[in-house]
Amino acid sequence: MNTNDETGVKVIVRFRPQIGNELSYNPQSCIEITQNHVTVYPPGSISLTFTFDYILDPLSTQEQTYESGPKEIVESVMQGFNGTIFTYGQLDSGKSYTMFGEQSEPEFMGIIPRMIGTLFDWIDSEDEHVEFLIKVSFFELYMEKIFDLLNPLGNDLKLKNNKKGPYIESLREVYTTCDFDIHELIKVGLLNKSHRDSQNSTQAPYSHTVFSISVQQTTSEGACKIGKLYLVDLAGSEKISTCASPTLKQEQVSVSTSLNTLGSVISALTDKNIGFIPYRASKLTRILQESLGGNSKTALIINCSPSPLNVEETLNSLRFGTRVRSVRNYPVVNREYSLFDLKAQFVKKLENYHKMTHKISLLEEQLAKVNQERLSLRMYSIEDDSTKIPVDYTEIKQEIEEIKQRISEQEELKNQYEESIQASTLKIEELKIINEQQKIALQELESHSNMLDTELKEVEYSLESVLASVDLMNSEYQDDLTSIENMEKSLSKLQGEIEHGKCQLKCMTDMRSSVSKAAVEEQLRRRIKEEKEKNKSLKEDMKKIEYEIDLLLFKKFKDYMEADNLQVTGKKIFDIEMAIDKARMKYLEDERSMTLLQKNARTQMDALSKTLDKISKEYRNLTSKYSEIQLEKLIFQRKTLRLEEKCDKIAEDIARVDKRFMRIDKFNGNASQIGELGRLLQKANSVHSSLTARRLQYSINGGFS
Ligand SMILES: Nc1ncnc2c1ncn2[C@@H]1O[C@H](COP(=O)(O)OP(=O)(O)OP(=O)(O)O)[C@@H](O)[C@H]1O
Repeated sequence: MNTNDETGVKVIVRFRPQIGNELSYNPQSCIEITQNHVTVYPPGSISLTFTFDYILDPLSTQEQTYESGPKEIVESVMQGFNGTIFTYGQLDSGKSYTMFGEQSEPEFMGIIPRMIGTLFDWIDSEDEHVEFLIKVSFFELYMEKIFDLLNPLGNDLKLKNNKKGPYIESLREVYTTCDFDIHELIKVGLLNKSHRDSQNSTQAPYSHTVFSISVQQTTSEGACKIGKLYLVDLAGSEKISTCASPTLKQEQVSVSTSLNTLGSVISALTDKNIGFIPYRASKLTRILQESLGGNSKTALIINCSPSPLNVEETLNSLRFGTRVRSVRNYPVVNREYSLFDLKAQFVKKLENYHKMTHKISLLEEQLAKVNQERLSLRMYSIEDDSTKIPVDYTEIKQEIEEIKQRISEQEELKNQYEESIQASTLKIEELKIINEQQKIALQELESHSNMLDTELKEVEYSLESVLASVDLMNSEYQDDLTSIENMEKSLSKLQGEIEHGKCQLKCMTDMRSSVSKAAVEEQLRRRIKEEKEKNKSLKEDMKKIEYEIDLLLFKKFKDYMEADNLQVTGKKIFDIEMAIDKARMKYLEDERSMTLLQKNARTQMDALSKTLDKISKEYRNLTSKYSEIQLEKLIFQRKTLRLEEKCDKIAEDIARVDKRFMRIDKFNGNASQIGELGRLLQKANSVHSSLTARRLQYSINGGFS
């Protein structure tokens, strides 16, 4: 990590021109600016002078404002530092104008649109091998609730903590690659804000707006630095008005509480006697914890009115700015070392270690020499004693002292080297461990990458299978359509057959008197049976299709689940799903009409079987009548036979009488006998003629009269 010196929060004061009722109240300004000092002249009171890093007069341009400090912060972010730019001030003091300005007018663009320009200029000037990853988020803090301005559904988001610090759960972070996208995101965010404000009838000035952009740069060697910039348009600092509506009062209280917490955090940061910083007292200070007293380069822009009408609020804002100026921050470059960097460091340390080892061995050699000299000197002094040669001891003593001195110096040096060797060895060990850890991490990354490769292949494979199954589903769908069409055809055929059956039945009913009833009944029964069988097979077909459709739906669902992340197939699957739904609807419709047809067919069948029953009943009646008639006919035939026998007998009698008449005629019989016989003949003739007439009548009627 790159450690930089501590740095103060840069405070810039910007006075806007007088507007609205300020001009009608008193167009005179109550401030005087000389370089970085501003003197405020409250009406009827003593003047007060404040000093800031930069003071912008009412005629200052948007560009001057940006150049006065914000640009430097943006550039620091590009170097890997965290950065924060706040705008603070009373209502209508020009905070939003300073932060956003007029996006469509280059001259009037505020800090955020200008920041985008600096960012992309920097990216363009960088080495083409450096990879940039830009993330944008935009949210609003209203009454201690967080609303995502890039996601209209992101309401009341939770603020949580992880190892890196506080973060907003489910906040939409949009990855962007060009300046146009960021401009569009700002427009969308501001539109969502005004829409939300109008929907909830909330007051925009009583919310804090936070735009955040994070820039990650990765070199081709894998070294990475991340800079995060917060651009905060704070809610208007204003006293709670006593005559405000309850909602307005609530909003004012909420803003005032969070701004007071901001003030308390600043006071705690600047007062050495206070150890505890109340960051957690509000969501605003929790989110911006690093921006005040932490790892961030921060600039605060105090927006003020120069009008005597707002002098009190102006003084409050300037006092706040003065306090913030003494807050110290400790920014560092957020760097992550690459394996390449770590290896270079290790090699350097190893070289130092080798140099030191060499030096130590040299020193050890020197020490050995000195020891040798000391030994020889001792020997010399002993020999000296034995031969009793007068020696100048003072010189020798001095030499010995010098040698002793050199020895102790060398030993001290040796100890020092040993200590530094030990420290280096420890460092080397540490580096070795780090290296090992990096190696493991690299291996993990490699295995992870392999896993990802396999997963990718699997995904590709499943994509292919999804596509294949999509084709299959298409063809199956076509098959289904064909079978539904076939079903429709067979249904219409069935209908035709039913119609035909009806006609036949009618004909049969008409012909019932001339055609055999048993044959008709048999034919009808056969027809009904056939129709029932057809109906049964149709039902089975329908069940099969229903099962197949369920199977397809299940398959489709499964495929859909598999292809969930495959956005490419998503649409295709959606289309297929729609087609299947359509087919299902059609099938349901067909099923409905089939059911209707079945119902009709059943009704007709019922009617037919009723008619059949009626016909059968009639037939049975007729058959019994027929047998009765047959019996009658038999009786009548017998009677006729008997009568014929009688007739024959009478005819014989007549013939006999005729013969007697002839004999009488022949023998001139008496007249009375002749008269009686004549009467008998007349009677027999009349009986004979009536019998003949009845016989004739009977044969005409065929025995069915
Ligand atoms: N430096 C300036 N030059 C010209 N006009 C300005 C300047 N600053 C602010 N204004 C104008 O003053 C008015 C109030 O400004 P702005 O809305 O930015 O204030 P604010 O502090 O954001 O208000 P609020 O607290 O209500 O959000 C706007 O009409 C704006 O155009």
